Amino acid sequence: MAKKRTLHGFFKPAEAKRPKIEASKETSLHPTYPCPVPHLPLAIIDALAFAPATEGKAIDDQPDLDLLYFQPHIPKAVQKDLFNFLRQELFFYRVQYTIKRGPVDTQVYTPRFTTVFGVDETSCFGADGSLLDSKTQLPIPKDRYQCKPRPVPECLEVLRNITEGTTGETFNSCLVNYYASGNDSISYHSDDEQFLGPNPTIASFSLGAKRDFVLKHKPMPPLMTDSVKPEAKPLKIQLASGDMILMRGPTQANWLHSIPKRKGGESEKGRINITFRKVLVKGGTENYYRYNVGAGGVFRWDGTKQKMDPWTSEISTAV
Ligand SMILES: O=C(O)CCC(=O)C(=O)O
Ligand SMILES: [Fe+2]
Repeated sequence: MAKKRTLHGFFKPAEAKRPKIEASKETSLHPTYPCPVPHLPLAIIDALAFAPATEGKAIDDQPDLDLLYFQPHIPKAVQKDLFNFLRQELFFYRVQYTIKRGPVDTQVYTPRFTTVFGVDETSCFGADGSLLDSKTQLPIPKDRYQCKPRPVPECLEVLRNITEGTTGETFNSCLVNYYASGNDSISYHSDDEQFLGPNPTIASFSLGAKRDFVLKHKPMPPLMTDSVKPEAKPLKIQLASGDMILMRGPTQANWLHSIPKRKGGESEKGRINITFRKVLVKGGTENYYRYNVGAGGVFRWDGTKQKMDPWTSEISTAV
């Protein structure tokens, strides 16, 4: 039934409706993907051309800390659509693994959803998606990797190119975290593995719910006298949708960072974190796939249930 036009209807300013994003018909495909990943809709790509939305501000007023904070980097107009697109279209894992503490095996449940794409500098993907040796451009021996490296899908490749433009750095790996609620977290750690080389630069994007990002200096040598011990205060940065924090220089070698658990509030809307890194050697690729893909099942976003759900590809029963 047609809606009756009221006087109020005439004079009320038209509500600023967000134009519906038209899905792309193209997809990124690879034998290692559990399902195809649609390309980013053109409307999102167009809006991303305005990134970085703000200039980065240096946070380097503490010993050994060198951050560049873009608040935001991703333009406001596209933050929601990009968050919804990535949550809908990427596949995630809830990785479990055991660590040996002396004689006892402890089961670790990663308290967030994760996924990873890319390969270290020693290999690259050929046009047909197969892995080649970076130096010789010849197919790599079948047993070079225990894991199955996955190419970065187009939708994250767009963001990688923008990030390389903003930072003047190059990246070959992309890790994605999804924090479904305030109960999801990452504990204090530093991304200081040798496979990233000394003083690695890591670009870290936030989309969705605001979450606190906390940093503290690693313990100083106990024998350092107070007069030479530099004063380093813990830091709390509330990361909002679209923000990007570039961690560089001596930051990873000297500081720990974490996304602590939070009770209720905004965290329940879910948050995506995307980091771009440069992995130098094969061991880094193995490590990232082991801890961010693992050996368990796939999870995908269920729009009806509004949650991540275990997912299995539909096997055709047609005969
Ligand atoms: O979610 C974040 O902002 C941080 C993630 C992080 O530190 C990591 O994946 O190493
Ligand atoms: Fe980290």
